[in-house]
Amino acid sequence: MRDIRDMRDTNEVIRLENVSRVFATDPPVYALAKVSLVIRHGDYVAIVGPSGSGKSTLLNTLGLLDRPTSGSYLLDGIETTALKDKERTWLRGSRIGFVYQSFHLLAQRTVVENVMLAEVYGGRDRRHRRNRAIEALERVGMGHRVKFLPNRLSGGERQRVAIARAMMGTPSLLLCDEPTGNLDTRNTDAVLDLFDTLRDQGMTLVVITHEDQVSERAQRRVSISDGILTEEH
Ligand SMILES: Nc1ncnc2c1ncn2[C@@H]1O[C@H](COP(=O)(O)OP(=O)(O)OP(=O)(O)O)[C@@H](O)[C@H]1O
Repeated sequence: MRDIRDMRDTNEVIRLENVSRVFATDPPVYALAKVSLVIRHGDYVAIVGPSGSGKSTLLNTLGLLDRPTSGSYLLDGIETTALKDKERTWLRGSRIGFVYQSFHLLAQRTVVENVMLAEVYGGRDRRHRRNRAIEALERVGMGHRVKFLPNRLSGGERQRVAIARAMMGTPSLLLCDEPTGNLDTRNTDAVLDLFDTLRDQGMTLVVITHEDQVSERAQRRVSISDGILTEEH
């Protein structure tokens, strides 16, 4: 008999099945309530919802920063809920690129050094790492700014550098938390154009946002309310 894992769609990057995250307060909070969601390779999904609806809890769960109280989470076909912390850390580092609202670039390091820092424990030689960082920067249209310090860049350019850093480990998934939250409309457009390009190149994108301008560009829109997910059609 075939193993059930062999029958899974290998095209799936994320499969959540009945995932709950309950905070044991009095009364308990069901931050995620039996959430099920499948995201396939190359999908571009926006997750929208009001404050307190469970977006951060979902992001932390997808990013292997938090564990579900119950349910199953497969990342690239690997069941993550029973993994040891070390295995989860390795899986996170090799499969997920994180993009945050506030860029998290080191002010004293150049653009290319910031991108190289994504692989500080990568074990590859420095020149090789630098070349790969430059390739990642070229991919996001920042190849002409490699020696700049971050404070010389616009907000949109800083976010593009942060996206290059997130892509250094050739992740299966870019997990973005309000990636345009600190950007004006013009810079937001530039980052959204980049997301379109990355998606055309086959990247899988999950973007948590409360901005319609952002969610309208995604191919799928999933809303969350009181820990319950609903796909909008
Ligand atoms: N550690 C915790 N202990 C108890 N309750 C928590 C904890 N973390 C989150 N919650 C609750 O879980 C619910 C979901 O929180 P979450 O932070 O995921 O919402 P959110 O949609 O990200 O909100 P925001 O948009 O304001 O950041 C909220 O009711 C929150 O108060």
